[in-house]
Amino acid sequence: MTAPQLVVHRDKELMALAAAARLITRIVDAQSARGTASVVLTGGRNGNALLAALASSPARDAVDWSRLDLWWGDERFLPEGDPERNVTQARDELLDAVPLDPARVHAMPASDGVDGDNAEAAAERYAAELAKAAGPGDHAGVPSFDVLLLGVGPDTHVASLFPELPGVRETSRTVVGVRGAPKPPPVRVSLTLPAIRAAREVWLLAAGEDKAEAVALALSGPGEIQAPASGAYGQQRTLWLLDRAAASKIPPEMYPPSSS
Ligand SMILES: O=C1O[C@H](COP(=O)(O)O)[C@@H](O)[C@H](O)[C@H]1O
Repeated sequence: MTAPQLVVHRDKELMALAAAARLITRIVDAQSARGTASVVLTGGRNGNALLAALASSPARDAVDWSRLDLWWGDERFLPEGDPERNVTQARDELLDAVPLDPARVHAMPASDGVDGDNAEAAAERYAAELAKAAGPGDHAGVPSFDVLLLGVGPDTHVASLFPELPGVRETSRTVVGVRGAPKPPPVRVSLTLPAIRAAREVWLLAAGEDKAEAVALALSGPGEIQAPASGAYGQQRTLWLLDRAAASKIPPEMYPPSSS
């Protein structure tokens, strides 16, 4: 477990730009060291803002997009191409504009795919794909992702792990089907905390006043069942990327000494 490290930016626009710059550097470093890089994307407002900032950055050309594996932390279990699917939004914001290798874009299954509307079977299928990509040195049956991005919901959910629902209690499977999610749509597919914790770096994104309570709660350590975000950490680093509004309710002793 790595302790949370907090970075607070002036506002959500600056936060997205700085996070995009940070992600480009991290991908370039990983590709220099190992030839490839792997990133787990998140849906939601902050995840999409980061992708949009990345798309408009001239530094995006420093990334070798053909040697980047993309995975998803969760998906809204809807038909292929549905505008509410996280992958559809990611394609609109960035993926369609960069030369990715389609074989390395590991979207989660859609509800009109081979498993039909069986979210549990879709979760198993994605878990098998992750297991196949995992190397001998990887833990938990998933690759050691270089960066795993998570948006933090106003109720402290991350990926599609919601407070008190069964998904957040999962200790062995890497991917689960989620039913009864309080945020629409109710049926989803999500990585579990054990899969999230296999990542080298976990970056949690939260911006805006509506996230302030959630951020303060998750960082005050109530436990992952009540606050799933508090159970998300990386092997080497756990980074909370915030704007001032989202950081406004964290305990003063946790506030970083400087912010931009
Ligand atoms: O539904 C979802 O919501 C969360 C948080 O989204 P936000 O708009 O409140 O930032 C997101 O992280 C997740 O991927 C998505 O499926």
